[in-house]
Amino acid sequence: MSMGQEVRYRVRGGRPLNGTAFVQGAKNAVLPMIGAALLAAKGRTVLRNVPVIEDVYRSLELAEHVGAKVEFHEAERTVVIDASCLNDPERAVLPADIAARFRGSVLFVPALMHRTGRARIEGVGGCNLGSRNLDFHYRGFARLGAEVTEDLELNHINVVADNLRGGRLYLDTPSHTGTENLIMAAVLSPGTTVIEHAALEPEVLDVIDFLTAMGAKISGGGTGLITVEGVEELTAVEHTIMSDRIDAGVFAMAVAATGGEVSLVGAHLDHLGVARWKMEQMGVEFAQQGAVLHVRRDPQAPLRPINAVTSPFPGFATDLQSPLMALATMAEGESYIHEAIYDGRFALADELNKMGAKIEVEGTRAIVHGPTNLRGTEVIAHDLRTGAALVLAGLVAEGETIVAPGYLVDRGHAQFANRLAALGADVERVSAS
Ligand SMILES: CC(=O)N[C@H]1[C@@H](OP(=O)(O)OP(=O)(O)OC[C@H]2O[C@@H](n3ccc(=O)[nH]c3=O)[C@H](O)[C@@H]2O)O[C@H](CO)[C@@H](O)[C@@H]1O
Ligand SMILES: C=C(OP(=O)(O)O)C(=O)O
Repeated sequence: MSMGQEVRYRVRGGRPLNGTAFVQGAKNAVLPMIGAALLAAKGRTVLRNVPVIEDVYRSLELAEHVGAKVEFHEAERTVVIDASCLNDPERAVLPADIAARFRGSVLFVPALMHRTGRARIEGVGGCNLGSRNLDFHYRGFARLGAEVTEDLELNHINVVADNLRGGRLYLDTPSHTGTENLIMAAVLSPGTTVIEHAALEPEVLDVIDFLTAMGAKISGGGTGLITVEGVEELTAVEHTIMSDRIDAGVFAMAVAATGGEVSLVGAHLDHLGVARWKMEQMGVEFAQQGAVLHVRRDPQAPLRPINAVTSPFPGFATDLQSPLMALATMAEGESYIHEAIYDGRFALADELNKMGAKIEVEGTRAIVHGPTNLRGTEVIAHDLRTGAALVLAGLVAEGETIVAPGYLVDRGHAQFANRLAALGADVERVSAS
């Protein structure tokens, strides 16, 4: 897979979507699980249903960098990790050239603390969505006995963890990776850890299931109050990653945009939370049959406008806010979107406006005046979901839409163009030389 900025998505609008699409394994579950696999001192971890996305490549590069042996059997969507050699503090470094390319790099810190007593982070990346602190993580590690210092000159974080033990922790807001990271820091720390105001996202529960299979003692997942009893060791196990609810939501919104009827294999309505109700209010019909979610939108019926406020699960997922904004440009009337998680997640508005949308942004609130007839042009993917949303906009726009850099879409959606094309869309992922 190509890594540079030269990858672009080319979309020609006007085709309905029909058929069957497979939902990938969840990016936001596999990344913490790769970090968690490094907690096992013996044996080989086998992760199944791993999405073939750039963030997984980056995560596996980091795992190798710190001393694990890694195999990615892409055709089988299976990763095998042997972390038995991970015991060299000299290698407990997350270098900027890999770590700064994705957010999930911070999820390596607990394993490095437990296995080597050290961790140095030379930069943590992720989508550029405004301020994204990691203070809940570092404060939590410190409360468990780690020494966390910041080298302001080099912009490095150094963690020394010779004597971790259970403690009473809290999160100011129910941070998704914050919860996973504090659980992972606690599982091998002697004594009891209590985490208040923990996240409820389905991926957090999948990570808890994985750690529990490894031998961890965790209770209260999904209640907001998590208790961890430290154990002495964890064993390597096999685990199948849950399906990606954001990928499912993006495909459902693609159907909402173009009209048509699509079966999403692996999608679960329960995992969509409030996004399900918002799409229904806009005119999407859902029917769950076992592990298949049928999504239908009558191309003749107008899309209705929507009000949405992003919030932690089961609220409207912030990662679906961008595709929702693209959809709102097509709705008959005024939509209102309040981004309550991030203070800089509206870069999409200007790009959609370049395509003919009428979106006004004031701080973290946006008003989308629909309906507008979008026109294809060259637009910028400022982050992963902006990229996906612009591809969706391109599916209904007149003429050709070019979305770049494609790398950002490839960070989180596997075979995005091919899966849309299989439903009838005119989308290509092209590598310019
Ligand atoms: C790899 C991964 O799982 N990414 C997801 C995860 O990101 P991530 O786990 O980074 O998101 P958080 O839930 O931690 O962040 C939510 C908010 O809390 C703030 N905050 C967070 C931690 C901290 O120590 N201090 C702090 O102030 C952030 O700046 C942000 O404004 O959840 C987000 C919210 O559902 C999703 O958009 C991301 O796709
Ligand atoms: C914000 C996202 O990811 P990350 O936290 O990895 O930047 C996302 O998945 O939309």
